[in-house]
Amino acid sequence: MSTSSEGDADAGGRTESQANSMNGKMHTGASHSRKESLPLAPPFMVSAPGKVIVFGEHAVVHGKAAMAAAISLRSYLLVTTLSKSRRTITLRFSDISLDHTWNIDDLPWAAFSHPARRKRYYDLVTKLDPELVAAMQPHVSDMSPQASSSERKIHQAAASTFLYLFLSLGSQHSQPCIYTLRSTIPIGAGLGSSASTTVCISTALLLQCRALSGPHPDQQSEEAEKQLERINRWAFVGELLIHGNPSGVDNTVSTGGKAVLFKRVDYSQPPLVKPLRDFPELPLLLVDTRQAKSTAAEVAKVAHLKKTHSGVTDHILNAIDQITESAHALITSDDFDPDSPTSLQHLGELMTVNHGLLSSLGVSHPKLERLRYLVDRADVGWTKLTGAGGGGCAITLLKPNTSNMNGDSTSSQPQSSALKALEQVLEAEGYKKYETTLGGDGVGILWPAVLRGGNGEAAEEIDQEKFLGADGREGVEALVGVAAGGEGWKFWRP
Ligand SMILES: Nc1ncnc2c1ncn2[C@@H]1O[C@H](COP(=O)(O)OP(=O)(O)O)[C@@H](O)[C@H]1O
Ligand SMILES: C[C@@](O)(CCOP(=O)(O)O)CC(=O)O
Repeated sequence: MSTSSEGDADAGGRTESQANSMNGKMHTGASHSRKESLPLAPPFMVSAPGKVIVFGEHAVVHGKAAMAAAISLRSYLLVTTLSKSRRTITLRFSDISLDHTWNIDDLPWAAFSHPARRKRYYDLVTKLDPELVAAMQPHVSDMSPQASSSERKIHQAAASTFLYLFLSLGSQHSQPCIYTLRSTIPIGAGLGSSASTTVCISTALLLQCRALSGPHPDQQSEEAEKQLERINRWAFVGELLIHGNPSGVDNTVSTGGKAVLFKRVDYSQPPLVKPLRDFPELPLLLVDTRQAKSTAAEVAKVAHLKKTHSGVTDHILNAIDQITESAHALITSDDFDPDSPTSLQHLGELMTVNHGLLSSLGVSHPKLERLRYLVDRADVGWTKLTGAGGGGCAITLLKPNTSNMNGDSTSSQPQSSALKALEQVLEAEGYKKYETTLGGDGVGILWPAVLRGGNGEAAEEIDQEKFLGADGREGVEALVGVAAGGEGWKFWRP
């Protein structure tokens, strides 16, 4: 932020007219003398991507490097403002069948606004305040009474993330709203679905409390970076509620997009993030085992191993670190060519060893091992699990001449018969292939929630009914998708 001081007034450093238009010509936050007759803020949307960890998952939790890239699968959050008289906040997270409403006045504002505990949007928040978590607990523990216990756990994790951020960044005078979330990222599959939702929530709430400026085309790179850092910090807080001990790599990639080398040695300090500007277009196959897993449980397994077999576990984590650094040196060297068999083989072998080490940490799964066996048997590439493991997804770096992995018949390069046959086997055995591209944009906003198609097509307003009515992932992508190329989405681009 380059303009206003980090005080209470226009926290985002926007001009008066920008701030007014963001809030539907109304002041929020510090100004409580709003006139009821003024128009409501128009609905707006935010969107953030999932990610793949190419090298270094788990080791990254213990201070080692990881290499990760944004994917084109994304979450989308629509924010609809209600009239001030409603005094409610509603979450409609339809992918997890969560529909919950809180009365704003019933929420534990006294705890969150206590001078000793109150956090400002610009604070470097690196941990949760246990007393605030306890104060919030009664407001999530009674939700979804009809749901199964596993479903209720998912609801409570998502709702806690929202509520902690809402209570930290908002006030009793916050605008009543409905927050409607849909995602094209499979949940709990190692592709950072939780981080992408927390980045959306953090961005929406920071926008609403005017702690963000832009994105706009003439924004200085330094200012854009500051906005992204703010979003990322609060998203990390949200991740703490879902995962317990996240490294922060997922929310960092989801916020900034592209690809990065990430390391966090000291958890009280921001991580070291090295953007990988010319991240190569790697021919990757992304396959979901459809085996549910819990990131928190897999991370806890490694922590347990580190405690009980510290010497050997440290060696494994150091070896993963060396693999990540070696892969980084390889892809950033002038000699690296993603079309060259030698370059791909070198990178692929590093992936194979990385998977073996993850497996020795106990975070693989029979379905991941079966997948690896099937890919090896078809001799089409090198495979490793991605994300927390214990199920979820694996990535395969495809050998040259196996490409056109999307099976696009219009491509000049036909898909190899070995890959086609493999895909049939995978489908028959219940695996699911995802098509995605790596290294796209990070968090973006669509304000107001109106999309203009290409070729001068008429503008389309996105309201709740349309958004909730979109048919599956494809429907969401077609309606609001960043990747579908609708005009209107804007991104902070440092
Ligand atoms: N589409 C979604 N809607 C609501 N909450 C979501 C969504 N996707 C993920 N989440 C939240 O993130 C949690 C899954 O996180 P996690 O197990 O780490 O999976 P992943 O590996 O995909 O990040 C869910 O329990 C839920 O709280
Ligand atoms: C295992 C880990 O390295 C990645 C977890 O990714 P995911 O939640 O499975 O998408 C944990 C972390 O970095 O916080």
